[in-house]
Amino acid sequence: MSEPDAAPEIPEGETRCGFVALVGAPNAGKSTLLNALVGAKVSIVSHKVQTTRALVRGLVISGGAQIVFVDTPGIFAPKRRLDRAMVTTAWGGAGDADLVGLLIDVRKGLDDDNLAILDKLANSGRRKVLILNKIDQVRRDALLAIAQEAAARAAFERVFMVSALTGDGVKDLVAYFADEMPASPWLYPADDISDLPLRALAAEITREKLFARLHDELPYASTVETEKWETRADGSVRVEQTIYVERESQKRIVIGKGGQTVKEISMHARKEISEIAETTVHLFLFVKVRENWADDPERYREMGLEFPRG
Ligand SMILES: Nc1nc2c(ncn2[C@@H]2O[C@H](COP(=O)(O)OP(=O)(O)OP(=O)(O)O)[C@@H](O)[C@H]2O)c(=O)[nH]1
Repeated sequence: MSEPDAAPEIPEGETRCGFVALVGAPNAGKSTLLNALVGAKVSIVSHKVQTTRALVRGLVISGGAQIVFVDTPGIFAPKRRLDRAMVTTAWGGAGDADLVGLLIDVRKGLDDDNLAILDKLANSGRRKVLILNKIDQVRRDALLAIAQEAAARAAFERVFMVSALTGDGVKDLVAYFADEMPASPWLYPADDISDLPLRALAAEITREKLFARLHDELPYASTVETEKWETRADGSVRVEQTIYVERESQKRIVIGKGGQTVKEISMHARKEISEIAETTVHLFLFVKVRENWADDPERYREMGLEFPRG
């Protein structure tokens, strides 16, 4: 994806580039923060937990450095196979990074999930910073108490307080990461904002609209795949996507009365996909039942997840 007016130049002389993994409990606000850092939508946001499945990379250029942010799935105590795959992927993302940013939702504070993540991170030997998020929601003295308790459990290089939603504190975070990146050539073209192909981003957008419209009526196991992306002679694209659900009853919910629900989802998704594709998009959505897909290795590969055996 390119932004023709805003393509930054690769600086002369020494360049810096590195990876920053954002980890945290489900719903801590990792996707919202990634989008705020990048200044564009690269990861889907939802009030429903576990919407980020695989690793999403957002690219930010600041102070001569290219920062590759990795948005990981939320970390929690996994039970099902899909859950285990997501948690393994999240820790895998952290393992490869130059710096790990642990996001904590300050409304939750140091609950059991966050304590478990803190302890695991403390023993990981990775360089890390603490990012207290959603500061628009709590009083300052509560923030300091969380920061102190977290710092007593793990050696953070810095503590940041941000609101991913309002953008408060995000600039300082970018400036810090830019300074900390190691000397390296830039790994991606200067005008890219994500390494996800358009087809995958488009599927994520539709999945976001699906959750936004259906709230808690759908399990998070429903998934969207872009099956076709065809450029027409007039420059517009025809995009065909399939929404996969696990049961016939869920299919009826997604379609809605007279097809009303899927039409609304399609309208909202089409608008955003047109924006990222920078052209007119004709979007066709299909809804299919795919039973037990959560046990099918092929689906994991498509989502960029390892299939956990056993
Ligand atoms: N008030 C407030 N809400 C926020 C902030 N950041 C994120 N949120 C909300 O928190 C919810 C979860 O945000 P996400 O960005 O999807 O969280 P996530 O950590 O990526 O979640 P998973 O995909 O489940 O791992 C959404 O409803 C966001 O709008 C913030 O700074 N302030």
